[in-house]
Amino acid sequence: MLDVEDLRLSFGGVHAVDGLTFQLGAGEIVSVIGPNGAGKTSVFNCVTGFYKPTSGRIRLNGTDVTGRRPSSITAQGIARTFQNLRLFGEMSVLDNVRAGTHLWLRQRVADALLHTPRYRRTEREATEESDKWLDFVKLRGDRGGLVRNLPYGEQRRVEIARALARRPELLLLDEPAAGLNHGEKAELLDLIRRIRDLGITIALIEHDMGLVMEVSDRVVVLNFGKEIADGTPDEVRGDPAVIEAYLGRDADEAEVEAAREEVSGARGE
Ligand SMILES: Nc1ncnc2c1ncn2[C@@H]1O[C@H](COP(=O)(O)OP(=O)(O)OP(=O)(O)O)[C@@H](O)[C@H]1O
Repeated sequence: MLDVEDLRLSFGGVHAVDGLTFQLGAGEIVSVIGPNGAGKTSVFNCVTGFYKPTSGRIRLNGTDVTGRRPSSITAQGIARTFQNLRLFGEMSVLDNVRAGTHLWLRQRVADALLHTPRYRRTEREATEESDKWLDFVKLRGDRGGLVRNLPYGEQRRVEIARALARRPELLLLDEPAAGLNHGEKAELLDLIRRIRDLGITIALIEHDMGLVMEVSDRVVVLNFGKEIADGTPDEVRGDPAVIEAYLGRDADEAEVEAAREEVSGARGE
C-alpha cells in the first residue's frame, strides 16, 4: 500500500531521514520506533506532505505522491494524528470530528449560502458519519461539549475520530499513547485493533514499548534517519543493533539489561 524508497530529508547539515526504504502492506499494524531524534516524525511529515523530501520516492497504492501538498495526499487516502494535539478547543467535540468529513463531502458555496435541500442533506450526512465515529471511539455522549473541557486521553480519541472521518485507507498515529494512563492505554490498544479490523492500515510512532510489542504486526526501527531493523516484535526486541541504538556503544552490563527490558516493553508502564 505504501512504498517509501530511498527517502532523504535534510535540514542544513542534519540528515533527519537518510536513505530510508520501507513498505507497508494493506491491513498491517506497523510501529516505527527509535531513540529521540531518530527521524520518525520527519518520515511521517514527508509521507503526509508536511515536509518535502530532499530526494526519494513515496508511492501510495502505486501512485507517486512525493512532494505533494498535504491536502492532495489526504485525498489519496492518508490521515494522521499529531504528537501535540491539533484540535479546535473552542469547538464542540462533534464539530471537531465533522471537520474531518469535508474531504469527501461535496458541498458547493452556493448551496451553503442558500441553505438548499442538497446542503441540508450533506450536513446531515456529515453529522451522521461523525456520530458513527464518536460511537466508535466511545465518546458519543460527549459530542455537545467543548473539546477543551475533555480529559487529555479523550481529546486524543477525538483526534483519532476526526482522522477516521476522513475515511482513510492508511492512518498514521504519532505517539498516540503519550500522556495516557494505564487504563487509557488499554483502551487505545483495543481501539487500534478495531480500526485495523475495519481494513484500515495503521502506522504508529510510539515510545511506549509495551504497547508497541503488544499491538504491532511489524516494527521498523530507525536510528539517525536510517533503518536498523525491520521485523516482528519478537525479532526486533532481541536485535543487538536495536539495543545498542537505545543505549550508545559504551554501556555496561546493567545498562544493556535495562535497555533490553525497555525495548521488550517490560518497563513500558
Ligand atoms: N523543522 C526542523 N528543522 C531542523 N531540524 C529538524 C526539524 N525537524 C526535525 N529536525 C531534526 O531532524 C532530526 C529528526 O527529528 P524527528 O523529530 O524526525 O525525530 P523523532 O524520531 O521523531 O524524534 P522524537 O522521538 O524525539 O519525536 C533531529 O535531529 C531533529 O532535530
